[in-house]
Amino acid sequence: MNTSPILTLKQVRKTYLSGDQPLEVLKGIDLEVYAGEFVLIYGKSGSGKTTLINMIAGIDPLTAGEVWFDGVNVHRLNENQRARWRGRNVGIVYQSFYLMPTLSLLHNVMLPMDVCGLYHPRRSPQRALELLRMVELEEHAHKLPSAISGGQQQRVAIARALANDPPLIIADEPTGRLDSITAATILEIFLNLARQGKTILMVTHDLSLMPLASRCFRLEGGLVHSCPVEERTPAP
Ligand SMILES: Nc1ncnc2c1ncn2[C@@H]1O[C@H](COP(=O)(O)OP(=O)(O)OP(=O)(O)O)[C@@H](O)[C@H]1O
Repeated sequence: MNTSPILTLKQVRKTYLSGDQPLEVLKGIDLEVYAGEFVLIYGKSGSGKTTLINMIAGIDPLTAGEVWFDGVNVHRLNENQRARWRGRNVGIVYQSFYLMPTLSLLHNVMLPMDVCGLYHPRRSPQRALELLRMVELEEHAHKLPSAISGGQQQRVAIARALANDPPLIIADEPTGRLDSITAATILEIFLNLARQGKTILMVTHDLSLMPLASRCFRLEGGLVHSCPVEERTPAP
């Protein structure tokens, strides 16, 4: 393992204004994640998991604190710089897939290349096909998302998240809408990506995933609590 973390959160705070009442969701999160780790963050509904990953990916502004990724102070970038940084460094997989319904699977996977100005007429379709092959969907490349199953759509979403070869993959409940067998194949893809050196940050409320992760954190009361190994072992 590298000695310095690839991702560091320093006293990250997020307060929403709910009506005229402040809602303090993150109360000073400190976290260090190393390259190639598969980190699981779990917590009850409403504990702030999505808020936390939106801070890490620079999607929403922080109230206070810092997010550092590979030497970059993410929230010091202006909006354009942050979007560009995110497009190249972070692949995001959501529970609801969010594929473009009118684009083929191949074009869905190429979308982030286009958005980031990295599209190349020969190399991009080749890479997209390679990624679809990795998730065993190459032969469906020219179909629309509506023609494939939910589990297959999630595999396309993973391929799309990898389009620009980002070092960090964030997954927000990626198996939440899938049956347990399909979920297991999706988790295996994430585990393989971590073995290949990608850093995986997965948010879930599914405690059965804990034994798979390098480290686990529980988000509760606006803070992250490290989950000891004994807590991660399922009861007999
Ligand atoms: N844009 C917003 N404005 C105001 N409040 C918000 C906003 N986004 C989230 N919240 C509130 O912040 C709290 C945390 O929400 P968040 O979506 O981060 O939780 P979560 O742990 O991801 O929940 P779930 O597991 O149900 O998706 C909730 O009380 C939510 O209502």
